[in-house]
Amino acid sequence: MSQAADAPARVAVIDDDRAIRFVLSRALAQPDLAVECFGEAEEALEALLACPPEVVVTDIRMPGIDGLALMARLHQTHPALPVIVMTAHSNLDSAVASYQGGAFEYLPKPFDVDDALALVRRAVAHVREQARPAVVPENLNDDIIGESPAMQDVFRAIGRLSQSHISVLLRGASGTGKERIARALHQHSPRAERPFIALNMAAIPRDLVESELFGHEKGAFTGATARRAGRFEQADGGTLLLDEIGDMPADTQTRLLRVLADGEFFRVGGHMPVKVDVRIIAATHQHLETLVEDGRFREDLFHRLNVIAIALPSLTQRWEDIPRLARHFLHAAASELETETKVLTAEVEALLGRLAWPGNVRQLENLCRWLTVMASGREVLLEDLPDELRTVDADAAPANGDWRTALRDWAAQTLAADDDQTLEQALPDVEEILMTAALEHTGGRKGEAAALLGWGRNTLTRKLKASRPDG
Ligand SMILES: Nc1ncnc2c1ncn2[C@@H]1O[C@H](COP(=O)(O)OP(=O)(O)OP(=O)(O)O)[C@@H](O)[C@H]1O
Repeated sequence: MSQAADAPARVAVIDDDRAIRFVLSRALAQPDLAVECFGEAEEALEALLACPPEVVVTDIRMPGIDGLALMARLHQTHPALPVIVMTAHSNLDSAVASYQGGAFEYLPKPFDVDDALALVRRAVAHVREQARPAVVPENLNDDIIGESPAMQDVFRAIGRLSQSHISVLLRGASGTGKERIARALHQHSPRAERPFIALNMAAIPRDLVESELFGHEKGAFTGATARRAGRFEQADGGTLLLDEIGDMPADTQTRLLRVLADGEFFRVGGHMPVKVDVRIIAATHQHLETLVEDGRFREDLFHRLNVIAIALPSLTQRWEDIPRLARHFLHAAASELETETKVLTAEVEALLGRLAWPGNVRQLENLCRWLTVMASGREVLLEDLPDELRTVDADAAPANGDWRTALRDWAAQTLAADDDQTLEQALPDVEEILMTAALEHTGGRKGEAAALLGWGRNTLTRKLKASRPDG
């Protein structure tokens, strides 16, 4: 299955419907793909087991062996083979059954041929990335804190991508460390010796975005008194982080798409193309799919950037890391302010683990700076915390709705009843509820559901399997 990164990827299509085979074989007739079609699963199995493709696209309901059984049989010997499951009977059950069977993605019929093509390419990129050794780069844990399972997933993704030049989309709420992770991706890439340039789309006035990105020639506009290199040129050979990509103006999106396709652009007011070799990392806290639906973000650009997406967990999803992060930030703040390092009492640490943290890691960092200045003694006590944090705990007012209080009461009652078995089942139950809601919301699209939950898709697949073992 592992093939040279530039060889066309073999894609097998299995469907008893001749029309679908025809449409897909046309759509997938691309220079980077080699398509083979089969009208029934038996025949396909024999051929594919003898010579496995890189991606399989299969219908579910077919005479003889059905698509899910075909997938199971292929996965026995080729567990990493991505299988895209198509079905006209699109409902949550078939989506869930496909994912539980280990499908890469689920494609409800009728589908848009461009979507099908994008999905196949995503599966190819995925399988080729998976073929790389999944090591967590050395030193990564030294400068980015993350022992929680959620952050370990992120580190593994950085490891897998460490030999790659592929575009990456970082998704995550504000303050979750997207810029930090973008730097780590750069530092652990073959481009580490070349520049890392970050540009925040939300922070530049709209009419300056193009000249900021692509530079300008002398006299291109009033005030352009000299030629100026843009960020693309500055990042040549290295990495360009386009932060808050969802705020990029429409015209610039079109230009960016062209640069990504051609590797060259014109400075504002220029007539000579400038050639660059830049790896793009895009970051967003917005749900880009919604921006696409609303016509505010180009769908083709979205697919181009979204080949590899890494979802950064919110701070509450990695509460295990809070004490270490706090110690790290207290230490950093003390060196910065040339004062002694404060220490949290166990009570304060426990409280920090229970807060909602809407501002994520950055909010914790700011709190640590504040405490370094404001706390009176070396030990930080509950009363040293800013009022708004203490009140949150004092009346247990849930930041995001009433369910936290309900859960807290339920846990207290369960423990009082000596029923510790029930407590153990609570987390999987909560996850199951959230997974079902997310899958329902996305019409069964696992990648998007995983993003909504702040997980990688592998995490969602694993948890789905664990929560519904006989599915
Ligand atoms: N895992 C981590 N370990 C140590 N420091 C971290 C970690 N994650 C984030 N930080 C620190 O938290 C702060 C916020 O991170 P960063 O600026 O990367 O977030 P962001 O997601 O890009 O935020 P925004 O979307 O608001 O721009 C930074 O000072 C960063 O160094």
